[in-house]
Amino acid sequence: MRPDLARVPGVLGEIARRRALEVAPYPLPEAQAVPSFKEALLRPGLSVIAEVKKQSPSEGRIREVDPAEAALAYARGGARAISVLTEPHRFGGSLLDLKRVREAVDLPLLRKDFVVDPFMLEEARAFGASAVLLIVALLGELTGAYLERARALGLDALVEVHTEKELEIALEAGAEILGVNNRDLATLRIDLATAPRLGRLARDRGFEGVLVAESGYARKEDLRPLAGLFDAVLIGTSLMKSPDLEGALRELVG
Ligand SMILES: O=C(O)c1ccccc1NCC(=O)[C@H](O)[C@H](O)COP(=O)(O)O
Repeated sequence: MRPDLARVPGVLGEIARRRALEVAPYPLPEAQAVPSFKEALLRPGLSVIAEVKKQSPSEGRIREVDPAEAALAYARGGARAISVLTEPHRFGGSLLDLKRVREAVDLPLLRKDFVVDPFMLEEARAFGASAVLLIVALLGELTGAYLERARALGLDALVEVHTEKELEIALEAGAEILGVNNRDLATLRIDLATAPRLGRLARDRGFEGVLVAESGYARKEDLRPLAGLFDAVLIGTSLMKSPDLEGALRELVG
């Protein structure tokens, strides 16, 4: 059950094809109980998923950081969940980062990676994630099958879309947590109008689940168009660039 990655353009396709070559199942540690990602995002107000992100294709090196210390600062700053990038080549992440963050904080964790094989879901659960990212641009019509597999493992899934067509696939697949990414993952361009536009469309189509806006948020005023429409926002780069992670998070959402 692997997606056809030859059809995926740009940086996203490059990263995903490399990831697919690296998957080689091995015995995993037993999964422990984890807090609910979905419930954390449904608490009143706009929930923040704060991301541990050391580097990225769009920014290059962002910050040399101890993932556990960053997560503790985010927890003190009011994050409701933490996203940990585990892709090693372009984001400098690892499963060890996920494990260290799991040991440091009680918050639900999102494994942020380019899931292209079901074994990556099992890994996520074994290393302490409460949720995984499923990117519709990668998984296409297999999104529903990955969603089902994730649920069977006790994982929530953040199903990520960037276009109307991807939104249709996500809704059809039965997504309960829908992420709208302002970053076009093929060109890396950010357009903050994408999340409100597709978020509204999702609600118009009857989506009653959790809505998450993703990418490009740096200032308090950027969050205003999300009020009353989105349940949560995922923020990485702008927080990571601040010398004071806790203060930056408080200032953004306080
Ligand atoms: O961040 C990138 O450059 C990137 C490039 C290619 C694929 C994915 C990429 N980012 C993943 C994300 O969606 C973000 O890490 C996340 O939404 C946080 O965004 P930001 O606050 O802009 O760091």
